[in-house]
Amino acid sequence: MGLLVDGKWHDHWYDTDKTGGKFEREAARFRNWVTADGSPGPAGEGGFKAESGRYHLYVSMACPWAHRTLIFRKLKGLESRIPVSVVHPDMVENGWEFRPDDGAHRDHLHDARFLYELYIRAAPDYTGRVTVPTLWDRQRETIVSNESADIIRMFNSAFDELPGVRHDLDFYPESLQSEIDRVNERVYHTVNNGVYKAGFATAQDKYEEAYGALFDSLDWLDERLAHQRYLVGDQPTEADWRLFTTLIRFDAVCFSHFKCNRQRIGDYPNLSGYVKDLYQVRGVSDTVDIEQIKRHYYVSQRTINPTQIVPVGPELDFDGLHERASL
Ligand SMILES: N[C@@H](CCC(=O)N[C@@H](CS)C(=O)NCC(=O)O)C(=O)O
Repeated sequence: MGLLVDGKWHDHWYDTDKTGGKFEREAARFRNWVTADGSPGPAGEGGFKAESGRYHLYVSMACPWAHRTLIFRKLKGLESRIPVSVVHPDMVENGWEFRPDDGAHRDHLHDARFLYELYIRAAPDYTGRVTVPTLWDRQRETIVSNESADIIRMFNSAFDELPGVRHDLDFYPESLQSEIDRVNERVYHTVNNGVYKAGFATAQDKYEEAYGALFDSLDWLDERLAHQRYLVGDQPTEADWRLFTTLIRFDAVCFSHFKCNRQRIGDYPNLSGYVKDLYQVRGVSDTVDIEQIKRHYYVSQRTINPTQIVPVGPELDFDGLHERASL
């Protein structure tokens, strides 16, 4: 894995020396917004109008941030409007890559070999990480956004006027926004990014700090979910989908690979059923690929798992009974 510096690829693992062994995630660089009429969104420039077939989404099935965008694309009925290309799960010397002779992992738009080629095409002197998800604009030949938190907000409402799009589904309803933001804030720092802070730490104290904050938050979430089916309100919202993509990876990856092993999600009285409940929402299981998830983390992150052996277990059953409908 690596990054671009002035448009040139360099093969480097994350640098934690400057931060005393702490993993710090770099902010995304492309922050424009697709909007219904092309007016500017909360950041970046305008000119990205919601149009069918204009945007192309690049994802990894392994990545929890990309997974959010796949779930929103699915649930909002955007699949025929926003085509997708899926990178190969192995992210090694050249970062995310495509396999042109493998239909499941081809770049259907540019036939690129490496994702970084698109970043250079969008910004020839780009410096920064090359990440999924990436939302590409075919018309302006550039990257609209590589920030999943923004992309799911665009998917939630910008395309609502196109026929067949589920404008009746709103995962960020106005009346719940401040509570959703509050939950997201804690979940982002301590759970979504928290598992990476534990897994990528290179100092014992930084790992333990992240581990403590992670399980404090999981305990808090489990308690909250004892009395309510979803995190905020009585329908799934953005807050649930943002948490879900970490929970679904937890027992297979975070528990062992990232050393988040106080307990599994399957051991929590409420989170265990909650993750199944969300998994069983129609269409969601199509966005979950546990084999690619395991392969990506255990093969690509060689500083953590130098043998690149992919564990066989654990046995997971997200289709089982969850008994949450009565809440
Ligand atoms: N803030 C970004 C983070 C995305 C991200 O870090 N994706 C990971 C995959 S899980 C990635 O592409 N990493 C490549 C790298 O850091 O070089 C988002 O939420 O969209």
